[in-house]
Amino acid sequence: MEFGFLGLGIMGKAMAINLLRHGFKVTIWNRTLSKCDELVQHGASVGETPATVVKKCKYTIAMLSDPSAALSVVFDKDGVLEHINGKCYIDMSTVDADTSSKISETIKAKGGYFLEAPVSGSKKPAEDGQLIILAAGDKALYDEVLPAFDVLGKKSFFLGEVGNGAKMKLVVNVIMGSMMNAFSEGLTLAERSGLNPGTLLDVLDLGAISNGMFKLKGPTMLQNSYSPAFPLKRQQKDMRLALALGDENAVSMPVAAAANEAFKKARSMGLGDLDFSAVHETLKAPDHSS
Ligand SMILES: NC(=O)C1=CN([C@@H]2O[C@H](COP(=O)(O)OP(=O)(O)OC[C@H]3O[C@@H](n4cnc5c(N)ncnc54)[C@H](OP(=O)(O)O)[C@@H]3O)[C@@H](O)[C@H]2O)C=CC1
Ligand SMILES: O=CC(=O)O
Repeated sequence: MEFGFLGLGIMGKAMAINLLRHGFKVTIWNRTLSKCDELVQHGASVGETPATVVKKCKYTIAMLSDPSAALSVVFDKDGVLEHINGKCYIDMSTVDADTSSKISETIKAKGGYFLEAPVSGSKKPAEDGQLIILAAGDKALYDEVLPAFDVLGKKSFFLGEVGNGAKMKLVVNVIMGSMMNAFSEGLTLAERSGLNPGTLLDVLDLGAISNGMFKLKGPTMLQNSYSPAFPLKRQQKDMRLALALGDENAVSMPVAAAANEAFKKARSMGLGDLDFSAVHETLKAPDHSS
């Protein structure tokens, strides 16, 4: 099977390499062309534009930063739409349901096929083929691309109509962003009140609120080390989109709103390109208490 792949950031690069390792032919495109070089060494071909990739491949996957990037790659000059007639497009970026629906409707109107398939799981699960895939849209297309999803992920869900994948992903990430802030406050409180925060990690890990994120991020947060797996600016984008979903559905989300403010503060401190766990740094502002 041959796939096009648009977007070689942290996630896209790992996912495209996985496809190549498992024998898929992959034709890549990235806005910053130099990021294609490493994948060429793994056997990828390079397309000059999104349009040329779609023209060449029956199936094209996109893994792009945000709604504006997802729309630009489809609708702009030399974009996906130019050769979409009879072709299949799978957008795995995290976007809102409106963005995904707009892309879906336009692609279908031009004779193409569309599946949204955002993923849960970060850089390491992407490298290890252990993502959780949240697909929705064209069920026949979903069934056709399952061999690729089986390489990229440990489990795929088909969630029905376009928009449901985007919504599920945002719900998961708004919980994750809120949890990260609660965790960060707890680590800081432990430290400032004279406890060993490393011991707190051990205590948490043995109890009912033990989870993979605390386990993975706790030790690096205690070392003030925030090498980006999931960039903070992307987590804040997901909080923003999830809060908008809350607005639409009249769901009061005070915890998520407060967490979003903390991520915004972190961005204003210049931490947007670091891992989302760098929100921890917002609690380290000078202490003026007496
Ligand atoms: N990192 C993670 O842990 C996870 C991320 N996600 C989601 O996956 C998506 C990708 O995330 P990630 O790989 O971390 O992000 P990165 O910032 O590493 O990569 C973003 C990609 O989008 C491209 N891009 C940005 N703007 C445009 C544009 N206007 N036109 C064309 N291409 C553009 C970038 O190109 P260029 O190289 O030129 O900048 C790059 O290829 C996001 O939606 C994110 O929320 C989902 C699960 C986990
Ligand atoms: O979107 C991020 C993730 O870890 O999932």
